[in-house]
Amino acid sequence: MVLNTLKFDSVFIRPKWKLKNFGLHSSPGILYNQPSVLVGRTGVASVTSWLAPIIWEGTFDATLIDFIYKQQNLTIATTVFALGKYTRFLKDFLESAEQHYFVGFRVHYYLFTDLPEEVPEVKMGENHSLTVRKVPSLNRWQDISMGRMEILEKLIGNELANEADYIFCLDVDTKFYGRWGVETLGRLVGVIHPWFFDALRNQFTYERRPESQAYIPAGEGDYYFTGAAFGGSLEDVHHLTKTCREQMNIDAANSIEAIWHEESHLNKYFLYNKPSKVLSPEYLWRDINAGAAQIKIIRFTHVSKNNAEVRPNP
Ligand SMILES: CC(=O)N[C@H]1[C@@H](OP(=O)(O)OP(=O)(O)OC[C@H]2O[C@@H](n3ccc(=O)[nH]c3=O)[C@H](O)[C@@H]2O)O[C@H](CO)[C@H](O)[C@@H]1O
Ligand SMILES: [Mn+2]
Repeated sequence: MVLNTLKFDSVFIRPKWKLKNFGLHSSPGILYNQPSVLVGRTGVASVTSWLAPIIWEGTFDATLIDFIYKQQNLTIATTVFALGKYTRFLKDFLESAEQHYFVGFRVHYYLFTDLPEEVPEVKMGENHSLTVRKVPSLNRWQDISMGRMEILEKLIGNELANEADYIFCLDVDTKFYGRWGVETLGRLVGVIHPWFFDALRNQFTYERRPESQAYIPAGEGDYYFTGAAFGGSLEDVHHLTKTCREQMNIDAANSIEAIWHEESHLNKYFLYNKPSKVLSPEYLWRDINAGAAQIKIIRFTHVSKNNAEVRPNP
């Protein structure tokens, strides 16, 4: 009897988050370059082996997709954490986002910090807004980085249901230099780590100890994803953050911490819950001064920082 009730609840529970689906409508008179089934972006793969698009410059038409998504009246929640000395990155992060990030679309930033008084005044563009949330300070940068999963899980679960359609979760020690727009929207979106886009799977820094919940055996793996940017629908990102939080709790109870913290758990999650869209390293590059033949545009990049100076612990 009890079992039946449980089963009923878990099978028939109604989703709390509704992803709008209006289809991909265009209109007479919208002019854009003719797409081709023969000619596309060369030199890179633009689709995964499970048929998810990989987004590079040259794979989409910004005019067309902006028009299509404009009609959907979407809100993109965007989270960023700045604790301790990382508040120094906020000005560049926010100012550059206002130049390049979902310009013309509704964006709600949720900024988590232990130092609200250090949040700079940045003028928000039309339909962009910022909410600052105070969170407790932590002594280890690893705990700050990993703790994001639980805070995101709660934010989505408790607050975003009627507030947003999609969410992106971004590192703050970063800066935008080019467009990040509706081409990035999807159910579950991962971003390729800029140091591993051309590496073999056995060179990926996955967690290799079977004792950790983030363990990935040799011979498995698709890509190596960054922990500094991920997103998708509220439902999918809630499940992702909840799963990573649970797996990290099990690790903590077993006195083990995955080699790259929540990034290791994120990679395990993406291996068995394939992203529906993959963003190329244009969407999180190493440094504005670094280059690679495949990177035609740097949209979003880490900024160089002195880890020993900005982090609360080594
Ligand atoms: C090059 C490199 O080594 N990259 C790894 C390192 O990224 P990062 O060196 O990019 O980690 P990070 O120091 O940027 O920390 C991640 C984020 O946590 C927040 N934060 C962190 C510390 C702090 O005192 N205050 C604060 O607000 C902030 O939003 C920051 O952007 O660690 C990550 C988490 O394990 C991943 O494993 C990355 O692959
Ligand atoms: Mn970072």
